[in-house]
Amino acid sequence: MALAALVLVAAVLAVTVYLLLNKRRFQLTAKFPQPLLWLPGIGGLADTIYHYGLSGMAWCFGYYKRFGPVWGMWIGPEFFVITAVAEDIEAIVTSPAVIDKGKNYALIWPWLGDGLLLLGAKKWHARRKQLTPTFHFRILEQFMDVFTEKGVVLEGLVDGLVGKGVVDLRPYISRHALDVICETTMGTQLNCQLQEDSGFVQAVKVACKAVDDRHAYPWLRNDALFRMTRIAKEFYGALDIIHGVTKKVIADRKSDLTKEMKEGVLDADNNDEILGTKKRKMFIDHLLTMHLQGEDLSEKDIFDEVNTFMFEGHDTTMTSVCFTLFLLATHPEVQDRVAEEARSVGGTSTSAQLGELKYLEAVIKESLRLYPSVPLYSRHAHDEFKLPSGYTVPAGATLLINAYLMHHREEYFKDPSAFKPERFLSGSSEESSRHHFSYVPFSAGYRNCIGQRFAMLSMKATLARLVSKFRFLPDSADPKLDLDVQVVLVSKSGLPLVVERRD
Ligand code: HEM
Repeated sequence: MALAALVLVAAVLAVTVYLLLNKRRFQLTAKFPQPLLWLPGIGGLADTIYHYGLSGMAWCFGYYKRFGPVWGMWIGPEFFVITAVAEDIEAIVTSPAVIDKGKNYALIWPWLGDGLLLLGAKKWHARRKQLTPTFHFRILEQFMDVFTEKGVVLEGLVDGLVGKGVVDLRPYISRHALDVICETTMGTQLNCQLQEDSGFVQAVKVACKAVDDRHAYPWLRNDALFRMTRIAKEFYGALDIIHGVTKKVIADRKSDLTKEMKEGVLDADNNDEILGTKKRKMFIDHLLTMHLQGEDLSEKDIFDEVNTFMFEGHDTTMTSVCFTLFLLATHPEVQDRVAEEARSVGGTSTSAQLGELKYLEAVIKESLRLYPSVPLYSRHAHDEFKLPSGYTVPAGATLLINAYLMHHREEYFKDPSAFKPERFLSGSSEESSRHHFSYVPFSAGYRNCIGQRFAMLSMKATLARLVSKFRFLPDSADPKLDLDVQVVLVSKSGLPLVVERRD
């Protein structure tokens, strides 16, 4: 009895000290509209459980209706501030004080390590400066042949689907995206499109699914609990395969480049070319050249960057191409205009031709507005942070940028649920009057997407090729998308479409 009383007193004391030490934090969190106000852990959890019942991004609109465009939420011991206000987003992404990513990104650390996406502020600035030139237009130009080669394979596979009725095109688009990113990042032909059951394709699928599961089920976020599950076993097994490929490619390319350097074939002063050999230089070659020339970029850094490019550059483009095809299938007049424009530029094999596809670019941008591949992304607030919307974010909170909700707000986009590519044509009144930070599918400011130009080129090449050769039709008279976040935004039912040949 006495022991129980002692434990009780100790517990009350501990809670009191905790509350006193965190008084300011709790006062600030309480000011946010939020589910079940100020019950750390419990408030958010109860609501999260309720909202798991709401499919896709519907929960966003549910909260928006209740709280407006900014709200708070406890998930376990972590306080999240979620905002869909352009001024807030501008303040966050342009602030040197909130460069670090939210703690939730740790779930992908075993896969990506200290690559650019996850790198903390201390190292990020220097690494970003180092990597930016590898996305220079002149370098991307060299990838055009890869886009063409992989596009030809995809075209052949899609041609085989003509006359087959409703087919799910997503696996084809996904393996194509994987082929493109493997070759442009590692210079390796894994031929995922032709070998759909390859160990690598399966490993990427398993690893992505495990990351999704950890996001979806909060108890799996705990490392100790996760490691006890079957999912963890499969996840680490899949990582062994993916990392094994990366390691081998790095070792092979390093040995080739070292030889070329010794033989004087690799020109150290002009490292955009491998002289004499006319070899295409992929991302990995640029990174290894920096390494071999003594820059501060270790083999482990290259390993992490290659894994990061592969991860960031695959599902993001895949899902965006899928949503765009869905929108084109459901808007045949837009699809015909895209086909006409693609035919009028005479091909898709040069970046100059792709540059002329202004309407297609507007279509992709509008598709990324309605269905941003990365609908939410986060930052860690080490210190208190004042938002222009009037709230003060407490130190230690996670800031969630809600690009999806912002892109659907009437305040920024007239008739927001309508698919209107004209919004993004230069000179349109909406384009010129919109708040600069109200459209952020690639994020903005410091940690914006380093691969956005690459992504745009690659998506344009794929879509222009497909739409100029085929006509895509919806699977029913009233096609619907059932959205889900599986690391990236996806449609749960894939991309069921009917394919016809265009004459
Ligand atoms: C439609 C395609 C894509 C979309 C919508 C997209 C979107 C984004 C977004 C929203 C971020 C910021 C994430 C955050 O703050 O946590 C980001 C970062 C990043 N993206 Fe992309 N991305 C795409 C394609 C690519 C491609 C093709 C690559 C590489 C080849 C790539 C590489 C990266 C990297 C390395 C970062 C981290 C940048 C940094 O922190 O400095 N992305 N991307």
